[in-house]
Amino acid sequence: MSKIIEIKDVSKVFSRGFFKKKHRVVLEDINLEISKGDRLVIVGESGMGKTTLARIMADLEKPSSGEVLWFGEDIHKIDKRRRKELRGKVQYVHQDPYASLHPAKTIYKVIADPLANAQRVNGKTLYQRTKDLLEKIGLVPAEYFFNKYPHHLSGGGRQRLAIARALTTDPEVIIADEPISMIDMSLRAAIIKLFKDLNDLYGIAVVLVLHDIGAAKYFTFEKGEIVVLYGGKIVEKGRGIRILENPAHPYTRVLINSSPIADPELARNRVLEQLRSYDVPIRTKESKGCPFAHACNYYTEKCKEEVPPLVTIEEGHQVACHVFGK
Ligand SMILES: Nc1ncnc2c1ncn2[C@@H]1O[C@H](COP(=O)(O)OP(=O)(O)OP(=O)(O)O)[C@@H](O)[C@H]1O
Repeated sequence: MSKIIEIKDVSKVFSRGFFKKKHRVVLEDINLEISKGDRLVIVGESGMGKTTLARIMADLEKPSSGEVLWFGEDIHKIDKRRRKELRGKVQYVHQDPYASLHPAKTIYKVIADPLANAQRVNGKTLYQRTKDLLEKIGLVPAEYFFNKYPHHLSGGGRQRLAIARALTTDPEVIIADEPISMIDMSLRAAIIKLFKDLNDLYGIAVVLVLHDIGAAKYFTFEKGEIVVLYGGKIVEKGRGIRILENPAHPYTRVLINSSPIADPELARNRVLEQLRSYDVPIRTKESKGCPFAHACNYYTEKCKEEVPPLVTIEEGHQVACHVFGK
C-alpha cells in the first residue's frame, strides 16, 4: 500500500504568556500512517488534540517536533514549489462549511474557479467537469444549483459543496474536521455515506475527526481504523469495529458507553461508569505518567509515573494502558 501521509513522533506544544513561558503539550509522540484508500476516524472528546492533529496532517499547522511526510517526502524540508504540487493531493474540509465558502460566489464559481486553476481547463470542458463534480457529490441536477449561492443550501448541502471543492484538485486523501457537527441530525448519515462512497468508488483515502461514536461506527463498519486520542496521546488504535465492540482502554470504554443510544429502554437501563475526574488533562513537558490516570478507576502507582507505551494486543489492535488485562 503506498503511503500518503506519515506522522512520525509528532508533538505539538502551544506556548503563551510573558516570554512564552507557559506552555501546554497538546500532542505527544504521535505516530500514524494513511495509505491509499484508507479510512480513518480520530475520536475523542473536546480538547484532546483531534483538530490539531488533523491540521498537522494537512500542513495547516507545524508540529513542534517530529516529521510529517507526504508521499514519502518531509513537507518541512521540500521547497515551496514541490509543496504546492503535493498540496492538492491532501485536502482539508473545515468544520463550518459556511465560513469556508465564499458567500458572494455562485455555486458554479465555487467549483469552477479552483477546477480551472487546478486542472487547467476552460470553456465547455470546465462547464462539464463542474457539472460532473456537483453530481458526484449529490447536488443534482447540477445546473439547477449553478446560479445559486451557498446560503441557498442547507447545512448538509453546504458541506457537500465544500467536499466538491476539495475534490477539484483530485486529492488522494481528504481530511475532514467534524464534518457533521454543524448540520442537522437527519442529514448527518448522508454526509458520512458520501465519504464512504468517495472512498469506495474513487479510492480516495478519508480521515474524519468525529466525536460522535455512532458516526464513527457507521463510517468504519465495513473497513477502516479508529484512533482514540486522550490528552494528546493515542490511547487506542485499531480496526474500527473491533475497537467499538471490544474496547481495551478504560477511556475508550467510557467514550463508547456514554454515547447516545436510540432505544429508550436500553438508555434507561444502562449503568454508566463514573470517572474519578472529568477534567481535561493539562499536559506540560514535565508531566509524567498516563494522561488518563487522574480519571481512571483502575490506576496504579505506575500509571502516575510512567507513560504507557502503545502495544499490540491482537493483530491490528494497539492500546496504551498499564492495567490492560490485569
Ligand atoms: N493556537 C492555539 N493556541 C493555544 N492553544 C491551542 C491552540 N489551538 C488549540 N489549542 C489548545 O489545544 C487543545 C487541543 O485543541 P484541539 O482543538 O486540537 O482539540 P479537539 O480535540 O479538536 O477539541 P475540539 O473538538 O473542542 O476542537 C485545546 O485545549 C486547545 O485549547
